[in-house]
Amino acid sequence: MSSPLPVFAAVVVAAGSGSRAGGPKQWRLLAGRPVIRWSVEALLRAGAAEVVVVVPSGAEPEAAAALEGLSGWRTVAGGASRAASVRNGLAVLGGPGDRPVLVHDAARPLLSGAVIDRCVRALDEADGALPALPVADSLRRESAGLVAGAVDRDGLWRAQTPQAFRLETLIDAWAGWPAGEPATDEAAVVQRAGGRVRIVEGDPRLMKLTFPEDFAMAEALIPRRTRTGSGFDVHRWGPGDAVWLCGIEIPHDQTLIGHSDADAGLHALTDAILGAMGDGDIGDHFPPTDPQWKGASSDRFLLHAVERLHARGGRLVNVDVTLICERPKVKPHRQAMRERLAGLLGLPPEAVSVKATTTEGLGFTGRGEGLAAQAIATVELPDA
Ligand SMILES: Nc1ccn([C@@H]2O[C@H](COP(=O)(O)OP(=O)(O)OP(=O)(O)O)[C@@H](O)[C@H]2O)c(=O)n1
Ligand SMILES: C[C@](O)(CO)[C@H](O)COP(=O)(O)O
Repeated sequence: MSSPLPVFAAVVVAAGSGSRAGGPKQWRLLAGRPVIRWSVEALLRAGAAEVVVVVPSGAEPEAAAALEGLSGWRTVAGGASRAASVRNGLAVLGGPGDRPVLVHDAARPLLSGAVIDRCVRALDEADGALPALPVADSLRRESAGLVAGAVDRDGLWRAQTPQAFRLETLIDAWAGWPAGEPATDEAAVVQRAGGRVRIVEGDPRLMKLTFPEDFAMAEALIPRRTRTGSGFDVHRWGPGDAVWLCGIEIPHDQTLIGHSDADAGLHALTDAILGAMGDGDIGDHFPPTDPQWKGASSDRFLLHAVERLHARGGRLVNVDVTLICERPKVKPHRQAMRERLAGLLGLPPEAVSVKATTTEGLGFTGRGEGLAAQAIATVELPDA
């Protein structure tokens, strides 16, 4: 087992305007969580004693909303460039001069504890640490749209963050940096000041969100676990001339009795989705004693469960509903039910199954006293 990490602090720069991404990206949701929250959580989880989050001037309320519920962080206003923002962050960091400090881009949300560990430990034998990945593609120089030559990729690395240094090393290196000269990152500044910056193994998931399409790529890189939930519901038959099943109104010589529209298919499905998330059941979210749900269309129960799933960064994979009744005949309505459910759930129809069975005249469904529905939902939830 490795020794505990020394006490370290972090500066997370999030004061950019995201011009290449089409707008500020630090507050955008990635798998249900604001981009900035991913890194701050990862740093706090790894044991950071203090995290200074550098945000655009006046954006403190956005930061407070994005980081709600976390403690151990504070904000400072950023500057006109990334370098200026880093320096503003360092200026408010406390602690002894030899304290390890990680400087990290909020735009690299998928930060693992393993990378943090490697960066901090590298300071045992270097003045700085830079996580990086070797360049895998061959490189070309271009001129006027034509290949002008090949560039030897040997010894070339793709630099990432967090970059680690001791506080005084970083402050001294910045102090010696020529005023007005643009700085790529802290590794460049410390190296120019004569420091030895160790390359440590980076992580492909630490990609920087730079362009709009990067968000979909980052979503795809998030590890997810698959969960399954089941739901079951029964409603009693009573006088009426139509019945709601799986979001479709079917003319019938009876109706299902319930506090809401009594759509047992949607109720079972709502419970299956809540069950897959471990998020209680439909009665917890919509108590039958609450008059506001009297006669309610059950679409909203289902949509509520789906919204809760999305808020956790989860996504539906497929659903399967079985209706158990002697009448009405479900088969003529199955395709319409699948399409309706697919529309409500945002799934392709092939990921939605609706089935029906009788109980051969047996039991309460067989005697025509009530209709039962059962459902299964499979979801994927972010691992971290
Ligand atoms: N004045 C700035 C500029 C950038 N950053 C931060 O530096 C990181 C890397 O910068 P980049 O990806 O270039 O972000 P933006 O500056 O927001 O994007 P763009 O260059 O497309 O405008 C981001 O976390 C960004 O918020 C910062 O804190 N202050
Ligand atoms: C610091 C950095 O993330 C290292 O790769 C990068 O240089 C910052 O982003 P930019 O796109 O170069 O502004």
